[in-house]
Amino acid sequence: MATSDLPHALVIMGVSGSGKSTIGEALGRRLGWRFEDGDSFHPPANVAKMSAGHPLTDEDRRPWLQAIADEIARCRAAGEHVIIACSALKKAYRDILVAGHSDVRMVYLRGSRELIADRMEHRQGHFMPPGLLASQFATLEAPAAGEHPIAVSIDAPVAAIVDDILQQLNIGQRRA
Ligand SMILES: Nc1ncnc2c1ncn2[C@@H]1O[C@H](COP(=O)(O)OP(=O)(O)OP(=O)(O)O)[C@@H](O)[C@H]1O
Ligand SMILES: O=C(O)[C@H](O)[C@@H](O)[C@H](O)[C@H](O)CO
Repeated sequence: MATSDLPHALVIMGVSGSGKSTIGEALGRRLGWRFEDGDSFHPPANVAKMSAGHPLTDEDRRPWLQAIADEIARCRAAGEHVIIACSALKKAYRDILVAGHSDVRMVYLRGSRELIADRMEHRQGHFMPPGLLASQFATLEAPAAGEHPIAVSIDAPVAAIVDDILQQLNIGQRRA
């Protein structure tokens, strides 16, 4: 696949604790693409709400999703590739990010509630309480085939998950 055929943006999506930051950073290193954590686009009030153990509403998420969509549009205009971690739990949220462009692909990190809960319990220094995982799964609408997601199992070492994503993108060989 020629570089020009590659998506401008890969959105690493999935519930809290599914590994978006970990996989996004590793994928960025392998592709030589910039990685951005969607959490840094949250208004402070959203982070405060989640830290206090309350799930966000659609209304809370709208400005955050729009800020990430704006960043994707900025990268497109600049001709840059970008990888962005964003839970993007609902189809309507992903529609905001994709904004009708076929050069934005979802990478869906799929895993069991038990595995993700265990990883969240052992994670240090993150604002997201493990108690919000149930609401994340309740909100999750897994991407349908029509969204052409790259779906990967997270029950594997990080390097193997990155290999799986690269294979599905038709970038078979390892890059530095
Ligand atoms: N493939 C993996 N194998 C083992 N541990 C992993 C793997 N992927 C991620 N982890 C660990 O699981 C925890 C959650 O990962 P991470 O913080 O990347 O998730 P996230 O989806 O970005 O979370 P959030 O949305 O809450 O920011 C971290 O402690 C991370 O080190
Ligand atoms: O839509 C949401 O509920 C939020 O985006 C969460 O998913 C958090 O941002 C993230 O998971 C915690 O880091």
